[in-house]
Amino acid sequence: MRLKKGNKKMDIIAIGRACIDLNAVEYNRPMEETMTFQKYVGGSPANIAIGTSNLGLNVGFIGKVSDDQHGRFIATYMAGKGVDTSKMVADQEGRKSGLAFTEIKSPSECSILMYRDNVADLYLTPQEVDEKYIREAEVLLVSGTALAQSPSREAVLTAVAYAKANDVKVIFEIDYRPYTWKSEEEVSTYYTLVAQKADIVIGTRDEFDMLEGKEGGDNQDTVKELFKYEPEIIVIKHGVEGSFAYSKEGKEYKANAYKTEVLKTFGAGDAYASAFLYALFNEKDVETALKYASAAAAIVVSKHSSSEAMPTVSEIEELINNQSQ
Ligand SMILES: Nc1ncnc2c1ncn2[C@@H]1O[C@H](COP(=O)(O)OP(=O)(O)O)[C@@H](O)[C@H]1O
Ligand SMILES: O=C(O)C[C@@H](O)[C@H](O)C(=O)COP(=O)(O)O
Repeated sequence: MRLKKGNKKMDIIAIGRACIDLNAVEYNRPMEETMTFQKYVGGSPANIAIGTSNLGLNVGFIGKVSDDQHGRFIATYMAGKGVDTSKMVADQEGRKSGLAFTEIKSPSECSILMYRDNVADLYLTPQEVDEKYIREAEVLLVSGTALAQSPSREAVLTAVAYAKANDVKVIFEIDYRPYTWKSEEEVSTYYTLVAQKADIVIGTRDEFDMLEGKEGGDNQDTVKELFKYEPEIIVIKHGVEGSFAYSKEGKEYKANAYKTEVLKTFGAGDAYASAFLYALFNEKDVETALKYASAAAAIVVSKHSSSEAMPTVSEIEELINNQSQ
């Protein structure tokens, strides 16, 4: 599937959370002993909006942030990165933006400590989703975490309905985060609902297992089931072991991870999705798009942040050219 850059006023509109990452400045230390954290904009769909904007796509964002210094920092930072924030709303009930503290114990042992009680992003309402805005985009990028609770859940389902009614492609980034979900059955129900309507579904093997409500699932079974519905491309990531893309017409592609000096593991998925979309918008085939995605992910895991580390096209292409897979 090729996406048409410049076909509509916007290439991509992302919907979901825009939050704050506080990344440990002192590496190789448990959180208990970490004294300094650096602030960045975070939240998977915000990272992807920034990542794709960085790569030259025309991107907008729908979401709710706190009406305070953090919310203003997020909106100003994203606008500075070229993201249209005209549909980003500030919560009027005093709810806060989510915080994600990251712990970097070792390059492979990283974790995230989320402060997300009653967060503003999960209070986006269907009334705050504008059909005219979505209609202007080639792609609606949906983050699965935004389905965790009402009214954000209904806001996202409304956005998906607007996209389907207006010939806007839906890309579902499963983005499973256990916090805020009430039960695994709910996860599976809402993930399945959106995945069946999406044109492209991207997730890790574990995330597809959550969608299917089982453990140790098999890629062939996953794609056989989802291709009965709307999806045309399904991307399944297997961490450092690489990733696979499957097309509805029966093609299968694999990309290996690129070698890099890993600082931390988070941010990989958001860089991956950004570069995958960039490539599809720039007339690359799926196999090449997987390479762009994997190279972008390798660049971000070697750097300190997710949003601020999003690579340029030339950085991605240099890595691809230097390490033929
Ligand atoms: N240690 C690593 N070194 C290089 N690339 C990596 C590493 N870990 C992940 N990647 C790349 O990032 C992609 C996404 O990583 P993965 O961990 O599967 O997703 P997520 O970050 O969404 O959990 C992988 O398919 C791979 O290309
Ligand atoms: O998504 C979040 O709320 C936290 C992110 O901002 C953080 O940078 C991160 O964990 C990204 O990781 P990824 O989803 O594995 O790319």
